[in-house]
Amino acid sequence: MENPEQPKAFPVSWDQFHRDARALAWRLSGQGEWQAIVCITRGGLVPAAIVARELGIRMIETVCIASYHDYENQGSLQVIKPVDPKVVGLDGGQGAGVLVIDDLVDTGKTARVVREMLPKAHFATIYAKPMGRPMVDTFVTEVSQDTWIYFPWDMGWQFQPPLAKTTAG
Ligand SMILES: O=P(O)(O)OC[C@H]1O[C@H](OP(=O)(O)OP(=O)(O)O)[C@H](O)[C@@H]1O
Ligand SMILES: Nc1nc2[nH]cnc2c(=O)[nH]1
Ligand SMILES: [Mg+2]
Repeated sequence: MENPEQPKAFPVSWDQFHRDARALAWRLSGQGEWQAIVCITRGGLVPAAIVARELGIRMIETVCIASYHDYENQGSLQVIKPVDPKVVGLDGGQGAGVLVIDDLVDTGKTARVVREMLPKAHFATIYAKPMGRPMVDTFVTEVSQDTWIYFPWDMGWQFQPPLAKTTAG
């Protein structure tokens, strides 16, 4: 599907995603003593599993949010499940003991809504686009705003015709 506002494609393989998620864990290690991870579903589930394994965090909570109902077009943001108040209250409250994980930040709208729920939490994503970048504390790779990131769980194997066939007149 072509979207004129997102002309650049950034496909990510499982190997690359795992490496990038481990790189995020490296950047986070030593930055805090978090008691829980809150992952923003669904995209935050996979990186949260990898970061939790690396940092030895076993308390995993979700905040369930949907905003891109129609593939690349953002619609109204729906909070399907808020954060458990017990997790918000860890370490003195307001999310102080919490590490929030998502796959990416794009416009920053999703992260802004979660920041309102957990103002003292540390926000981390694997990828960041310039508009959303100020909303995250730690990320690994920045891509341009007009790039669409394709995650491995959204893709499948497909035959690629040889270049000679596609360029032949
Ligand atoms: O910075 P924003 O412009 O708000 O966009 C970023 C959010 O969009 C995607 O989630 P999506 O709503 O598509 O749901 P999903 O995680 O279930 O795929 C992505 O996983 C982020 O959570
Ligand atoms: N898969 C995917 N989901 C998004 N949600 C907001 N931006 C993106 C993106 O670049 N890729
Ligand atoms: Mg998401």
